[in-house]
Amino acid sequence: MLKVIGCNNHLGETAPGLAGNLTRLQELNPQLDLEVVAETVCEHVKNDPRLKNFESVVATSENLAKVSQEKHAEKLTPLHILGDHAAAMGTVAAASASVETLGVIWIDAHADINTESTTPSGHIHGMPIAALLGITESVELNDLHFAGPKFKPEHMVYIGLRDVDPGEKVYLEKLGILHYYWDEVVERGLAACLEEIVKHFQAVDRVHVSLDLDSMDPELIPGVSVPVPGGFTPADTHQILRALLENTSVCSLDLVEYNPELDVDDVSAKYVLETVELIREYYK
Ligand SMILES: NC(=[NH2+])NCCC[C@H](N)C(=O)O
Repeated sequence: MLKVIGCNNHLGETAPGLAGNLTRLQELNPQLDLEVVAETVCEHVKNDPRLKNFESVVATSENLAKVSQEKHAEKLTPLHILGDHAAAMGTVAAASASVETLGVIWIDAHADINTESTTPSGHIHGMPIAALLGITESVELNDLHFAGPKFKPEHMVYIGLRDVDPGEKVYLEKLGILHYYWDEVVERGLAACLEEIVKHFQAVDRVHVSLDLDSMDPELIPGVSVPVPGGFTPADTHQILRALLENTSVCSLDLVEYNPELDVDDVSAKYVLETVELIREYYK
């Protein structure tokens, strides 16, 4: 069975609209059955401009990891509706703690693998993969929820990349992470790329799927804080989800970065709600 967990976290990015995500989704669908993990707001004493709102982001991610791991223990599949992508540090850590060998797919315009030395913004939502792989300078980030890396670089795939920072490109190459830029997917065809990805995941037991709404074209899905021109259509991302749900063993999912303040006629909200139902069909 699927269990939907919601978090209104925004301090990994500081775009205020993100914090209204769950409120708007519940207004549009009062039947949406959510377990809410509210964002923790702490006093910020570290004040490192390379790791903005550090204490709050770590505390929120830790809380999410605990709640998410309880669901794994109850043999439920957690689907996390999150604000900014930093909170996936918690959800992926929980999945990692609950399975033998974890694979991760990051459906996103961004690689989110910046570290303190490469971040252009100091926003931790641009760093969760670096934290999960244990390559940041911060022990708290690398050892969030439990000590050590949460999965191996060779067990990860990116699809949809359109905006990767120079320092991130170096990490992708150095770590040998399989990645598909959006243009490449267009050129080769989504189905062919998905076939390769499914094969790639034969090496793992279970898969965590993290879907950032900014993987899609902002002209179609405008409710995102870091829009990048181009990108998937909503039908494309649904095709990706179906391929994974049908051909790999998905144990956990995230839908992230929906920002109601930037949405137009609730199209992005409706996408989130429809996607929850699409996923739910597979766990009846
Ligand atoms: N999950 C996201 N929307 N990430 C955007 C990251 C943008 C940029 N690469 C940064 O590090 O700040």
